Amino acid sequence: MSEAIGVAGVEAGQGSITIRGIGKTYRTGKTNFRALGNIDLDIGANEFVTILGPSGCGKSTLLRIVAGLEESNEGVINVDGDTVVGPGADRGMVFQGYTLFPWLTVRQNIEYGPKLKGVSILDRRAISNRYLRITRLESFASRFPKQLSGGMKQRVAIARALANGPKVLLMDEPFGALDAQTKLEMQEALLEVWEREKTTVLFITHDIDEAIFLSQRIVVMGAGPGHIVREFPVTLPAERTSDVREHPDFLKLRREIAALLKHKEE
Ligand SMILES: Nc1ncnc2c1ncn2[C@@H]1O[C@H](COP(=O)(O)OP(=O)(O)OP(=O)(O)O)[C@@H](O)[C@H]1O
Repeated sequence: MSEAIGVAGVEAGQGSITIRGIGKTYRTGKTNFRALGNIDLDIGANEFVTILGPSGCGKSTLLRIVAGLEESNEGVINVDGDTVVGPGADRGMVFQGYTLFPWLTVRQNIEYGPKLKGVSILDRRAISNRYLRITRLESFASRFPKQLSGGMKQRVAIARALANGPKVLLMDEPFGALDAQTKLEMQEALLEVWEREKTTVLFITHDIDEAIFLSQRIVVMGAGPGHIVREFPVTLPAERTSDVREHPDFLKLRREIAALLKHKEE
């Protein structure tokens, strides 16, 4: 099997997202609340883009609309030219809360999606082996979620999302509940996975350092209604080890983004 093609068939060069004129108004009783207004964003195939912004500016709403879990009132989203009309196997989600099935082992959790799709036992085993290896969970395959640490559970959640062969990984503060050290380890693990799997990643976080360390591009949103304020390309070396956190460009970008967010929250 080619390294560029995953077990589930994701090819490099797939997973571009086009967001055009997206608006979302929530109706609660007799009042309307405009959460998002006229969002335009293009994300290239295999790109890693992070959204930062103050609490309540609509980051999760936008991600859920891309996932097809929520409908927009205006605009359209395409993934590789196909209009998003609901959830689909081309888009995998990883949330902050652990959404594993507690009654299934780690391996069974990873194989769950392929099993639903009717993938044979043999192929399912190949898929789970691959993602257990990539997420370094091989020795935990027979454990149940309650026997795992928070970081391990999130690794399983990532492995489970990847096992469906998504072109796009949508991640909503996936490491938000982890301790500082585990969070750093997970960030490095995610970059390794991203480099191997060639998926497009759209990631949400409140953590500026996490955004800079992971991304090729950072999109800052503001509220009232949710809109894009500014984009920052991250011009750090592609090989990111923890040393990159001391890089002058890293520190400069952190200062710029922090100043912008502070201004937005005032
Ligand atoms: N189902 C809903 N009904 C009504 N209002 C909602 C609903 N979901 C979200 N909102 C509102 O839409 C706005 C955007 O919410 P969203 O969760 O997308 O923000 P966020 O930027 O992800 O916030 P946080 O960083 O705190 O997670 C908020 O004001 C929120 O209260």
